[in-house]
Amino acid sequence: MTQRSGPTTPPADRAGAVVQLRGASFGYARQPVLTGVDLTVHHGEVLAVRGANGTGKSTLVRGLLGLAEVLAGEVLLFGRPRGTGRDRHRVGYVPQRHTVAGTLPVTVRELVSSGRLTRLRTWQSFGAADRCAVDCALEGVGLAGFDRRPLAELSGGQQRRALVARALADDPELLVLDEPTAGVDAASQRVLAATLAGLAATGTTIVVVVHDPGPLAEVVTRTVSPSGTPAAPAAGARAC
Ligand SMILES: Nc1ncnc2c1ncn2[C@@H]1O[C@H](COP(=O)(O)OP(=O)(O)OP(=O)(O)O)[C@@H](O)[C@H]1O
Repeated sequence: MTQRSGPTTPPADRAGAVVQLRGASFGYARQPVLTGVDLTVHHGEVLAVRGANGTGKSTLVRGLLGLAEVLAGEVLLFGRPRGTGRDRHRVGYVPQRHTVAGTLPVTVRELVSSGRLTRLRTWQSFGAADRCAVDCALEGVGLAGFDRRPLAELSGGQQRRALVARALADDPELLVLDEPTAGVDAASQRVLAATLAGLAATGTTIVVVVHDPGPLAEVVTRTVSPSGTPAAPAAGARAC
């Protein structure tokens, strides 16, 4: 994965904060699920969000991506109010539920290639660099060789890995994953952990919702609850 810099993509904000939530409340249909969340995620951090079922882990990450309602407070991505659209290609997202994606009549390569769409004007402009990014992403989740297979013929865990590859293909600066290891076998979890470690080493900021971090614990640098407060670090995690 490449280190990103340059005039069109300033490195986060002046304080190195990629995500800043200040007194943020998130919810659905105007009903708050989380209130008063203060959380800053710095450039290069690998932040785990942990908590019991229904405590709002998915709502937190959906809120910072604009997929849950922001009912109060401030949400900044890369130092700017989220939602301007300019930073779309800088953020990769692997949602928790993948059942709809799994039924799409596409090949694995087509799904993963769609991750490059934020960078393309048209499909016709899909070029060698895009193909290379897709190959890298497939390799990163251990799905090299599966690229021509129909997505619907893959197992649930393999489909989940394909969705992770789709997010990786865009080479995002901020990668948000909602339970990427759920239903994924131990060997594939290790492959994913190694991939995320490689991304973190090149400066990618990662926010990951996990119940059981497993091998991801080695990659996580800080653990918080959905309210943004420190949570017990995962076993094996680096300094909190
Ligand atoms: N689309 C939605 N519309 C309305 N309420 C929702 C929606 N999604 C989640 N909720 C509610 O928000 C609360 C928090 O749900 P959320 O999925 O964020 O929790 P979670 O910690 O990720 O749970 P889990 O560990 O089970 O995945 C729950 O009470 C849930 O019912």
